[in-house]
Amino acid sequence: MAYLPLSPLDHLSYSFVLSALLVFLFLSGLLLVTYRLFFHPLAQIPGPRLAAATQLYEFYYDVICKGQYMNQFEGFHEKYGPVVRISPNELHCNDPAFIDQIYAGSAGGKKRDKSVFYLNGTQVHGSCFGSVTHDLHRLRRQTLNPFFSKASVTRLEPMIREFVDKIYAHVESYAGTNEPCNVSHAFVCMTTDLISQYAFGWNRNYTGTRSFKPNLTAAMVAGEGTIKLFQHVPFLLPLFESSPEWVAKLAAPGSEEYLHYQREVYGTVDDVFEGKIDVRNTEKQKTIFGEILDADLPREEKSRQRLKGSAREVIGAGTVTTANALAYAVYYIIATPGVIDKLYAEIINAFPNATEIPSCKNLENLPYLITVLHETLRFSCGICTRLPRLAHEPLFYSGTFKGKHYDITIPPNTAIGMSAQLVHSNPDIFPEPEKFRPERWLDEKGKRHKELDGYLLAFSKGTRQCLGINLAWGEMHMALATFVQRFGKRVELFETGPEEVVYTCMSTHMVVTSGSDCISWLTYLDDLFEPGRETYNGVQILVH
Ligand code: HEM
Repeated sequence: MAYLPLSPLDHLSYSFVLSALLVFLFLSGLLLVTYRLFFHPLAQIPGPRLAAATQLYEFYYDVICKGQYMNQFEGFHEKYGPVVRISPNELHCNDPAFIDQIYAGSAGGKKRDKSVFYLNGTQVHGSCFGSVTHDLHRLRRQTLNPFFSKASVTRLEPMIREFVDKIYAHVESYAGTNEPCNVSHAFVCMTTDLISQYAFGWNRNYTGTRSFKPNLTAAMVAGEGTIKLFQHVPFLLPLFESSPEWVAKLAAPGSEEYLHYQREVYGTVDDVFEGKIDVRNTEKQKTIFGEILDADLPREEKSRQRLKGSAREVIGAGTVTTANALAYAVYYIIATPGVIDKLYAEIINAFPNATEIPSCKNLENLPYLITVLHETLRFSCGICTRLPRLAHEPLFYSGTFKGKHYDITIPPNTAIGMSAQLVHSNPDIFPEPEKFRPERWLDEKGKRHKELDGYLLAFSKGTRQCLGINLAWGEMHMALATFVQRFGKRVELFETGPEEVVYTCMSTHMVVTSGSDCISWLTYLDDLFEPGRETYNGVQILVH
C-alpha cells in the first residue's frame, strides 16, 4: 500500500497549536502594554502604572469590588497631581478651575463627545444621553429642548401641583398613627407619574397608593447594579436585554425588575405607535411624544426605535434623580438643628395659606429655600459617577495644585472627567464641606452667592448638562416648600440615619454632621448613578 507523503502541517499537534496561540496572545498583550506605557499619547500623564497598562485594574475595583474605583481617585490626586491617568484611555481631573474647559458650552464652536466606555453600561440607545458624538447629540437634544424650557415648566405647574397634592394627601393620612411614611418612595411615585403624564398623557398611578408601593426604586437600583459589568463586558448587554426575565433573575437577582421596567417603557411606545395610547388627544396638556410626532422633523427622528430611546431616557433620568434630591432635602432639614424651623418661618411668612401650593416664580424669591436645595444637591452630588467628555480640541491645563505648578497638554479626543463629590467637598470652595450649611450659598448681603453656582456639578455643565434642570428645580421648589408648609411643625425622622442619604460619601475623609455634631463617619458606597445598594431603605418620617 502506498502512503501519501505527510505535509508539514500534519506534524502540528493540538498542543503545539495551543502553545503557539498562547505565545501569540502573550506577545500581543506585551506589545499592547508596552505601547500604552511608553508610546501612547497619554504615556506622559502620571497615574498608577497598572491602570495605564490595563483596563483590568479598573475592572477589579468596579466589577469585583462593586463600584469602588472612584474611592481611589482622591488618593491618586494626592499622589500624582491634578490630572491623573486612571485607565489606558481615560484621565480624571480634580481641579475645579478646569470645569469650564472639560464641560464647555457650545460658545466658540467647542465640541464635546461622550466616551463609548462610559455609555456602554447605561442602556440608553437612541437617546440624547446615549449619543457619542457632539453633532448627533445636538440634533437629538434640539428635539427635546423645548419641552424642558423654563416657559414649558411654568405651563406644567398645574400638573406638578396635582401630583404634589396627591402624595401629601397620603402623607397626611399617616398623621398621629405612629406608622412610618417613606418619603423616598413618595417622591419617586410623584416624579414617575409626572414625567409619564407629561411624556405620554398617561401614567401608572403610582401616586394612587398610600403605601407608595409599587414604585420604580427597586428596578432602578437593580439596573444600576448592572452598569459596571456592561461597561467592561459590553457584549453581555444585548444578551441581557433580550433574555427572559427569569434568566436575568438567575444571572443577577434583582436585574429582572429593571428589565421589566425597561420593557414596560418600550411597550408604552409600542402602544403609542399601535394607537392604543393617544398622545395627541390629551385635553389639558400637550405631551412630549404627541408634539414630537407632529413636529417637522426628519423621519428617522420620529421612528419607533428613536422614540423608545427618548422614552427610556426621560422616564429614567427624570424620576429617581429628583426624588432622591427631595428625600435627601427632607432628611437634612430635619437632621440639621434649626434648618426646618428657619425654612418654615420663611415659607409661612410668604405663603400663610397652607392649602395653596405657590408657583415656582414666587418660590424662587425665597432665599433660604433656594440655599437649602443647593446645599442638598452639593451633599447628594446628583449623579455620583465621574462624567467623562472628549474635547475635539487639545486642552491645556496650567495651574497650581497642592502647592505645585503643573502644565499639562491633554490631546484631542481624550476622555477626561471630573467627579462631583470631589468638587463639592473641596474646602477651598466650600469651607468645612462636611457641614450642611445652607447659608454658604448667600453672600454677606444675604443675596444669592452666584459665583458658587459654577462649582455645583449636580446637573453637570456645558452642552451635555441635564436636560431636565428646569423641571427638576420646579418639582423640588414646589414639593419641598409644600412639605415644610404642611408638615414642618409636626414631623420627625424614623429610623433614618445618614447612611440612607448617601450613595457615595463625599470624601473618604469626611464626616457627616448634624449642625456642629458629628453624626458618623461614612465610607464610599459605590460608583453608580443612584443609590445602587441592597441596604437602601430610604428616608422615613413620622407625622404627628
Ligand atoms: C435633581 C434632579 C436631577 C439631577 C441631579 C440630574 C442630573 C443629571 C446629570 C448630572 C446629567 C448629565 C449626565 C452625563 O453627563 O452623562 C443629566 C442628564 C440628563 N438629565 Fe438629568 N438630573 C435631574 C433631573 C432630571 C429630570 C427631572 C429630567 C427630566 C426628564 C432629566 C433628564 C435628563 C436627560 C434627558 C439627560 C441627558 C441630557 C443629554 O445628554 O443631553 N434630569 N442629569
